[in-house]
Amino acid sequence: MDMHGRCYLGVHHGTSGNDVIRGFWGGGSTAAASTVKAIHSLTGDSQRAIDFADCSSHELKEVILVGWAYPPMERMKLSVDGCGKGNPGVAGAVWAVVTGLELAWPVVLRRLILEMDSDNFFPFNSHGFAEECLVSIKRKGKKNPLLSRASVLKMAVSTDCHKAQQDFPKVLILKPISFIAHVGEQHYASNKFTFLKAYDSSLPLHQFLSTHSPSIKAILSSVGTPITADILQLLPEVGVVVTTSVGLNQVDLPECRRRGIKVANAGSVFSDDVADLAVGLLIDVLRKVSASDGYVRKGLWATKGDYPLGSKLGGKRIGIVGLGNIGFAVAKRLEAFGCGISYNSRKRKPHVSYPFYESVCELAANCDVLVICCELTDQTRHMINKEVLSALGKEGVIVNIGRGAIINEKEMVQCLVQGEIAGAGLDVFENEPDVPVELFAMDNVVLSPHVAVFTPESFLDLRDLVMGNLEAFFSNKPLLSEYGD
Ligand SMILES: O=CC(=O)O
Repeated sequence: MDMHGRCYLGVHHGTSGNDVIRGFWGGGSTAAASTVKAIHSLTGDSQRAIDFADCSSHELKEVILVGWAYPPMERMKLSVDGCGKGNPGVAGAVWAVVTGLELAWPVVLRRLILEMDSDNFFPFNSHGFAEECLVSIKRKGKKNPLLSRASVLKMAVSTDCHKAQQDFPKVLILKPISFIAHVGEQHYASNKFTFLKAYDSSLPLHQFLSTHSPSIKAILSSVGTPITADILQLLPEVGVVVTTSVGLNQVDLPECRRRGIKVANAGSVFSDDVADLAVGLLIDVLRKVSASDGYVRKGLWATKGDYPLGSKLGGKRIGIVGLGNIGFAVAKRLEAFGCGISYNSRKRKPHVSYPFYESVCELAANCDVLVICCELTDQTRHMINKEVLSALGKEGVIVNIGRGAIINEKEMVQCLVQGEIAGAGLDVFENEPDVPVELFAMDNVVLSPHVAVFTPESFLDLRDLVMGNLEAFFSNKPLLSEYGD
């Protein structure tokens, strides 16, 4: 394997048994064995079949076959995506696909891209692929009608593989998870479990869960999908809830604890993105970015003259409510802008030098800006109320990238309407996607649709974390981001 994770397999042209000269293969011993088996089946010569170097599968990115004779092509490049660590058989699967052999063990291929330089017919057939595997054949060179019809194939796995996949323990998904759609479902595959989508079934949820409960060992959930005691009660085999969110207010944590169910969240995957947006919202409110943008676009600059000036960020006293990963990331950024930081948290952080306030009201009274970064719990629900906002004062600004219900929204709207605080930057709301209409007309309020965590980059990290957590659970290893750690 070379430094780019490319793996080369060289074979002579010809279909007889003596032509395979040497191979390097990645994918662990199962894959290597499968490769040998595949070549043996083709060539009938196990002695001379292959001399392989076994590489660690997680580094394998590409397999390049040169000079393979059947199908007759000069050069074919296979890009293998999703050979996660401990995903044996992937390379073997690729091989088996190429040779048209069936596999007798469970294989999960996430994506296989075949790029062919040859004009020759590629006798693709429908066995040898994992069910979820998307295959795209990109052909370089001249057009070949026999290839074009197979540009994207969804293929069925060999009977044995399919059966083995059906026997995998299941990870339940109750509602579609938007970030999976963003990253692409083909990136979510494992040889340790399969996903079971309740929303694809026509059965009523209760019936669906009862039917599948013996095989459901894990739940994957997102922000808008409550994992309640009622649901958990129907699923006695569940040992883990993995969420794609940082916040866990949608999960009945006490019930999970009672049942010994582990919970993993999105850890710190999103911290930087959320912190960036918090700062963005604050700058927007203070400097009136969105408001003055609207002013310019409406042509009012020319007709009405200059827009009222905004206020300086540097020197502002920032109160962080909840100094976890996200709170820290916000504090670090705002320190760099020359702001003073103080905070409120469940407990004083022993190694933190920022001033600590035991009550949010006290914090608000000593700040120009409150940034809400804490979790939504029974204790924090409506913690930011009229009293806190009045303490923040007429020049005060509030930014919320935590959860809408941490603020008493009605009281906040009232304070904004009556000019009791100066402005707000809000990414989250109490009843999403409903937003109080009064806010729409306010130039001193900046709104975003609960997107602080979402960037394509953080989705990829999240994919790795989610799959890592599930793989860890099914391998009896510690979770990567267990809540409460
Ligand atoms: O709001 C999003 C999250 O908690 O991840």
